[in-house]
Amino acid sequence: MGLPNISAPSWLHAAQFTLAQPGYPFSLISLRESLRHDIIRGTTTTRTFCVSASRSSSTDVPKAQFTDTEVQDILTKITGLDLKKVFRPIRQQLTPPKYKLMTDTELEERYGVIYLSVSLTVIPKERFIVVREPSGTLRKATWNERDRIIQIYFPKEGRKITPPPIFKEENLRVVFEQDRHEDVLNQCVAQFEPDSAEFKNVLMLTYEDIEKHGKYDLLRSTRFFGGLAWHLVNGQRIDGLLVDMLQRDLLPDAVRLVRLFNLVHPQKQALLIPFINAVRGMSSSGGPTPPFTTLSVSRPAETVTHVEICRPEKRNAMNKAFWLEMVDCFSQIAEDSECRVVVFSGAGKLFTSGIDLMGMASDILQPEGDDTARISWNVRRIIAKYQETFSVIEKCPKPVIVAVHGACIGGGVDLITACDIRLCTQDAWFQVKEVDIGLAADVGTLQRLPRVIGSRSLVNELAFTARKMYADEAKSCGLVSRVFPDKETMMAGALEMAGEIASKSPVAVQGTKVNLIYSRDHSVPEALNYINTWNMSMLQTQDLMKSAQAAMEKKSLKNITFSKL
Ligand SMILES: CC/C=C\C=C\CC(=O)SCCNC(=O)CCNC(=O)[C@H](O)C(C)(C)COP(=O)(O)OP(=O)(O)OC[C@H]1O[C@@H](n2cnc3c(N)ncnc32)[C@H](O)[C@@H]1OP(=O)(O)O
Repeated sequence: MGLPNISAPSWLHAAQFTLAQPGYPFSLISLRESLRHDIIRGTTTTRTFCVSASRSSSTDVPKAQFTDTEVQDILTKITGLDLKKVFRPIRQQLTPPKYKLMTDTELEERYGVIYLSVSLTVIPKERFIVVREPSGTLRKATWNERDRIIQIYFPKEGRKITPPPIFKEENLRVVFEQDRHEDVLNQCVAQFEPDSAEFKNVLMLTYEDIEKHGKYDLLRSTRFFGGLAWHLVNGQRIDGLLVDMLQRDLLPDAVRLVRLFNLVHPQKQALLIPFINAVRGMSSSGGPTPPFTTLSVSRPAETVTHVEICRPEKRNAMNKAFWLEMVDCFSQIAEDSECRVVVFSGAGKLFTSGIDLMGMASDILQPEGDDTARISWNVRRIIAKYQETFSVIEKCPKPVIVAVHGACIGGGVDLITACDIRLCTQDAWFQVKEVDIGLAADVGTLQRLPRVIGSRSLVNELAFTARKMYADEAKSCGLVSRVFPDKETMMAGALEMAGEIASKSPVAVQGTKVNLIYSRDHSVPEALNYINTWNMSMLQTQDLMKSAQAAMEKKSLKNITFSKL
């Protein structure tokens, strides 16, 4: 293996020096490279990098990794760039290194003598180091020995053989009181290997002190901010940082942070509801709520979720983000056991102007692919994704009440036909607009509208002519079940209805939704068979006993408390 045999005194002599300034080229990029390196090599080293998240093994939804492009992009963006901070003068003066020579006797007395072999590979992690003990036993160097030996043969600027006393916990406390967290971290990256236990410990103590005292701003616009955010996201403790961002008017960063949480904890999205509500409460704009940019989510009552499409200045046109965020949002709601009913509405002047005509261009009008087959395949995949945007409403077992005011155009009709209850204002109008823009509606209207309104003739007329249908006709044909004089009374009515539904057994209500949708798409015998199997287990709910008992005792059913589902 070509290990050079070097006698102890020479390396120990060389070891007695001190280097003064840190200058280790460390950054998010080098962290990423370090991780990438480990991943590519599939290393089985016992030292693992402290901030890497593991892929989820127990679920189908993969957890984001530190190295993922979107994660890196979020961390870079939320770090910010404060040029005054970046170019501020350094605090310490540079001093030349000091060297201290020792005699062989001094060395032997102080350290004993060991012999070692070091391979000359250029990658420190791959360097092979063997220690020969005075007894003659050969063994692999421990991590501590490795670090020291590597530092002696391949010294790094700023790194001392014996870690400076600043890293002792009692000294760190003093330095933290002086708000010198960045200095500590700078020294830490110079002193330790990024995957060493000492490195992780100092990093963790520093981040924890920042978190404890809410001093996030000390690391903002430094190479350590991304690491801090990643640490907090992994520990599921982003609330402090989130509030800090909002207090500093950094709403886009707050949105990104929650998005990051979402990526790292795809199974724990319900944990976001308090954050989302907090953000909404603090956001003066009343705009979209993190992690969304087109949706605003709130909890008007403990068991009712209100989702609002929120691009009023663009008449709630459905842009790319919307198509994706709906899926995220309704998947979260489906999993959120606190939520029993959803109310959906539009912000601003009207409900929605349908698909965003400006944003449509890229993936629908210019699909990618090398030949017709591949282009077509891609288009098929894209349409399926768009369809999912509204199918998630149907798949969510909680009833969804949609409240329409003003215009409901194109994609808007696709959306509302996937909802369970439709309400509108007197000024509402509905338009199956697709033929006007040269396409056959493909995300739900042609499939669901005929099942919503009885008359196929009317459906055909609306779809072929793209004429507007106003509130009264919508009510008479059964598209909506109630018409309100204005948006305010409609929203009050929608929330009252939601409260009424939410007060009932969620086992009964959600089972009802699932079975209504099933029976819409199947024959009566098939649907009867389905509910039979469904109720084999659901009839065993304690909700049934509670309700039956209250009815027998002539008590109001409203007073029964049903536990969450
Ligand atoms: C895979 C395919 C999936 C789904 C397909 C769905 C098909 C459809 O949805 S078809 C329907 C497409 N929509 C339309 O044709 C409606 C176009 N908009 C309008 O007719 C009007 O804007 C209005 C809705 C009647 C509202 O009029 P008004 O209140 O006077 O507002 P404007 O000044 O016209 O608009 C304000 C602002 O919003 C922008 N905007 C409106 N609609 C859209 C839209 N659909 N896409 C993109 N942008 C829209 C409009 O451009 C204005 O923006 P400024 O920047 O202020 O100019």
